[in-house]
Amino acid sequence: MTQLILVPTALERDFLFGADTLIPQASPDWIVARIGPHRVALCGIGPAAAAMSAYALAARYQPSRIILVGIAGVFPKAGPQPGDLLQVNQDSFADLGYQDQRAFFNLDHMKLPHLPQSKGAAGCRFTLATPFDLPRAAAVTVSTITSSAERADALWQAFGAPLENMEGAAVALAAAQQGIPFSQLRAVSNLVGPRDPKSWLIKEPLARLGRLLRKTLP
Ligand SMILES: O=C(O)c1cccc(C(=O)CC[C@H]2O[C@@H](n3cnc4c(=O)[nH]cnc43)[C@H](O)[C@@H]2O)c1
Repeated sequence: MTQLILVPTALERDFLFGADTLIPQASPDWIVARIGPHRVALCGIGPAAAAMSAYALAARYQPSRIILVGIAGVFPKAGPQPGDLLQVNQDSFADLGYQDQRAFFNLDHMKLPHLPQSKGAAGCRFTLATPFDLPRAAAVTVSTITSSAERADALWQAFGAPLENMEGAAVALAAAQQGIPFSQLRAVSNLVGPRDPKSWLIKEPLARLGRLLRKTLP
């Protein structure tokens, strides 16, 4: 069965999958590579671009599964380290709601419907399929990369999810609306907190993740 592999950026795609997988000229439908029968597309950075891309591509191709693959940050107290590869078992929108002086409250807590016309799951937290031979970890999805120790601590206290990313819950929402199973694989590139881009591990962990994925896909 044909699966749809979504990658946020071309840089990640290049590190994940070698040149032999690339389609020479990006087609108008954003399919940029093929791995056997499976399609690889760039979904963009952040929840808006990722939800839009995932929904449109899933509606068009009706894949048997959507797999989101990319880098993510890890909260310092969580355990996993930069360079680790993880599959996400749960992802939550972590800044969709309101924040008062004490805590963050999401739309579910506010009893506000995220997508009022929804048939599938459309809350703020999603359970993902985890069929890969990788350790499992929960994630939060944000629109703004956390770049202070205080904010990192607040998110860790509120969610206790090891990973931070910018697309996971949004693709989960789109996949649920299409009734398509969804998995997410992340290579940990950095510690969540004060920005230090020079220390980020991107190329080698993604290459390892790409090899694992190519070996695992039917
Ligand atoms: O600030 C920089 O110089 C810089 C260098 C390379 C990449 C970035 C990104 O912001 C990539 C965002 C992209 O990667 C995911 N990601 C990776 N780490 C985190 C994180 O700590 N918090 C949230 N998202 C992260 C994210 O899913 C985006 O797709 C910046």
